[in-house]
Amino acid sequence: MDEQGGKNSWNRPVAIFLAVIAAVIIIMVAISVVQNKPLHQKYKYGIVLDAGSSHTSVFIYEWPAEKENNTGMVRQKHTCNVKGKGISSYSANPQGAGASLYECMEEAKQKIPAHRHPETPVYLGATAGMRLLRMEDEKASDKVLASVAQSLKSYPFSYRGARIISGQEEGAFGWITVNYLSENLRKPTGTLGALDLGGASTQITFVPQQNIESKDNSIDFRLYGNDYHLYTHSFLCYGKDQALKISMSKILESANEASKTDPIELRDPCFHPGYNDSKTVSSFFNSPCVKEAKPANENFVHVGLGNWSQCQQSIRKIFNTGNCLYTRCSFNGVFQPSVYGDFGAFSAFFFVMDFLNLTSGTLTTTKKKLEAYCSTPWDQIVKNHPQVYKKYLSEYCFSATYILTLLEDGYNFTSDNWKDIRFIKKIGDSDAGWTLGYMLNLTNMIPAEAPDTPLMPYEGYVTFIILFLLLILFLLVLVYFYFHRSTRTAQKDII
Ligand SMILES: Nc1ncnc2c1ncn2[C@@H]1O[C@H](COP(=O)(O)OP(=O)(O)O)[C@@H](O)[C@H]1O
Ligand SMILES: [Ca+2]
Repeated sequence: MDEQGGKNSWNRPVAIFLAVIAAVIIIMVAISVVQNKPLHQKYKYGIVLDAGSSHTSVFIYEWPAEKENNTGMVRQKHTCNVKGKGISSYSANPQGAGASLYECMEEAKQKIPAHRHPETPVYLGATAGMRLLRMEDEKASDKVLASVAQSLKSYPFSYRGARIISGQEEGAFGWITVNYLSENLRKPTGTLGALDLGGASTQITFVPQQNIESKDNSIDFRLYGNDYHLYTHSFLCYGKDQALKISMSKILESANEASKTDPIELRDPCFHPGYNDSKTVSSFFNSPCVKEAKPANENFVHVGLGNWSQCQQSIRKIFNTGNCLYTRCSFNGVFQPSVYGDFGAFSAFFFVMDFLNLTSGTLTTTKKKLEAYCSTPWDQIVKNHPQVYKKYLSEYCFSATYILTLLEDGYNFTSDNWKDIRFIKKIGDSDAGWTLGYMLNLTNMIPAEAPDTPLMPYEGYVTFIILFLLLILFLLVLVYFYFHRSTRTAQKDII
């Protein structure tokens, strides 16, 4: 009896004690696991309106509420294209600019949960179309901006301003967008240059290997603890719509001098053979980018010739490659270091090259294909693409020739580094463009210094806790057997 009693008096309290410790640990761990579980993912939202020269797009971004400062966390939730032309086309009717945003802003109200509306920032940035309007008529551009501002303030979001962004901002924020989305910013690996082609301006931005000789072209950022020294330039009037106007006005001027016919015939190598359309002179001489004297005749006939090499010759005339006061220039006396690294070419660079299936291939094969496309008769082109908007369709030969000339003769890309240009529309779910970078900057979502090591994700945390629990149980079992054995040994010794 004594022996039994001796064994029990050792084992039972130890077992009860260990059981209580195990129970307490399990309860504590269970509470901690439940408490740390993200209840249900909370999102925050931001809205940016890209008021471009040809049209306005509304971008809605979303990101997990607790992870604002991590790279790659913000994604595009929705886009809406505002009906009609860009806001600069409302110069004679400024109220129309604000009213045009109605449908897309109503859509934004539906897409973003109502309880988030008051804290959702909304920004409008206007680009080259408004820069040109401001040059021509500052009062009119102020009225258009006031009209869109008034419209945006009438929505339940947090209005943060409507302004014309500078060419440098447009270039730099495009660069931030593509590098944020490619998750290049927190790694020591290289960055992606950004090439943006709009209707009224075009931007080139990259980290050069050479010194930046003009301070207007240099922008510095400190992002996630890394310093970036960027080269950027925006060419106003070198978007594809303004470039077409300049090119046509030059041909028209010489046609006008030579021709005795009325209306004048504008024989254009950049349009397809068989293309023949009556146009008005005012529709081309209506921009501060066009410097040629306006012909007296109001009407002209636009006749296509479909000759790619002549087209390139006529486009070259709009790039002035003399007069460089630096060690190297792109064109019009603008400093540019040699292009370096990979580039993402987006917006109209993508639309045009994608339409023509020219997004891959060498520079030589690209030129060959384009030559064949430009010489295809217009009726054949229309037959092949019955769905495509005729204005775009008629201009693809010009636009692609312009793109090749800008990249090769303007920016000095060569057949060797042509492959470094990637024509892209999106990275992941989000469009490449300046809007995301603009919002990340204004909401301070890219910190200058790298955030502390991110918290362990919930799944990792649960695994860690389970392993910890197993270890504790294993130790308890060991302790139990240790006492069990020592009690038995003690009993044997007594016997
Ligand atoms: N599907 C398409 N095919 C060809 N061009 C397009 C297409 N969609 C948009 N574009 C062109 O892309 C350009 C966009 O420029 P935009 O952003 O409005 O001007 P900017 O950036 O100069 O202010 C315009 O020239 C427009 O015509
Ligand atoms: Ca644009």
